[in-house]
Amino acid sequence: MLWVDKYRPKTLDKVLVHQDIALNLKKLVTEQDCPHLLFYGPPGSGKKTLIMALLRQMFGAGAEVKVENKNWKVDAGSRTIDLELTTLSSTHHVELNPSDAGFQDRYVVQEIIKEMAKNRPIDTKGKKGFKVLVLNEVDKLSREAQHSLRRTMEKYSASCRLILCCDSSSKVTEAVRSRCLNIRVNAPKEDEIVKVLEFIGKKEGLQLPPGFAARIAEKSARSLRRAILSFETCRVQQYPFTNNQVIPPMDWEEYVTEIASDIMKEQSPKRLFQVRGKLYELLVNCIPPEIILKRLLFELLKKLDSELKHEVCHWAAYYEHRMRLGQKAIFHIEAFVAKFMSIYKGFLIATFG
Ligand SMILES: Nc1ncnc2c1ncn2[C@@H]1O[C@H](COP(=O)(O)OP(=O)(O)OP(=O)(O)O)[C@@H](O)[C@H]1O
Repeated sequence: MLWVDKYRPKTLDKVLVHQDIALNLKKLVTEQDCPHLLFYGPPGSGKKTLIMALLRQMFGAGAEVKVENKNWKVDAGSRTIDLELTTLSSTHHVELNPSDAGFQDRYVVQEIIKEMAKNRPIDTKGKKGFKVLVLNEVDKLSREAQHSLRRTMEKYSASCRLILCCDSSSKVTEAVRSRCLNIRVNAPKEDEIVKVLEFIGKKEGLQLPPGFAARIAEKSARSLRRAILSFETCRVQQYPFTNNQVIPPMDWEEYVTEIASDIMKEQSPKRLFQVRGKLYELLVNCIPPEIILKRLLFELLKKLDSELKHEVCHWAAYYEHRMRLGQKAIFHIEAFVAKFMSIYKGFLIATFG
């Protein structure tokens, strides 16, 4: 098991960071009046960990999960749609990622909440309990799906509670946000990351040279997951650790750096075609398209004349927005690369002739 999973705190009492949030969540559960919740914060900040610990606090061992591939037949007016989604479920909750259904996400939201409301659990005292539905990546849901979500949230509020999770709450409609208790999970500070790394090091019986954990934390861009993964990679590469040991960057990041230098070296249809192949490779390895675009922009900005930075940022934002509206991310990343090439080539010709 990877350390990120092995050392994920199971209960709210055991969390090493976000202890203040954990304390408030505990109060919420004991007061028996848990509202709908929206957890938001950057990747790797600890949202999923808090949600899992909260479920355990609510339902104890009943929150043990099993993975299922579920099929739904949804009646969509004149036709029936077949949907297949992977869910994680226990007797008390179901967790899924409705945006996986693409433009049919609206039907997933409607159908599943209806099904859950039908199978309402009964608690130990014989009273009707409520079921919890955990929806991940709600910021990626279409507008229609978010509207359905709002309606179903109201309609079934007596029988189920929603726990929504996303990176950015600004992409969740106001109507959904205002019906939830919003919980911001900040990226942990570097000293908090150091604390977690030292804890893992101790559990694994490792000797850490002074400042080693701090160096990993510094390179992690405040992502706890990333810091723990880097730490484990260092352990595999070399132990005992040394003071000057290199903290390896993630493979995909190196690959994006390579793409950025390809783009800077030559701006032509042939190079664009080669870049497309590399972008495809990242996408089939499940690197999210928004992250690729962001990282690519970051790498290009490092190499760019300051005169062009503003314009390039503008176009990156433009294509990022189009990517959210569309279905095929590759088109939009490639369009950004083509736009960049044209701007950069124009600049080179104007400057050097
Ligand atoms: N409060 C915590 N205390 C100690 N370790 C933690 C805590 N929260 C998270 N971690 C560690 O950090 C890792 C990443 O956290 P988690 O998966 O919860 O992040 P996330 O915000 O849900 O990320 P993403 O949005 O990318 O899914 C976990 O696997 C766990 O090992």
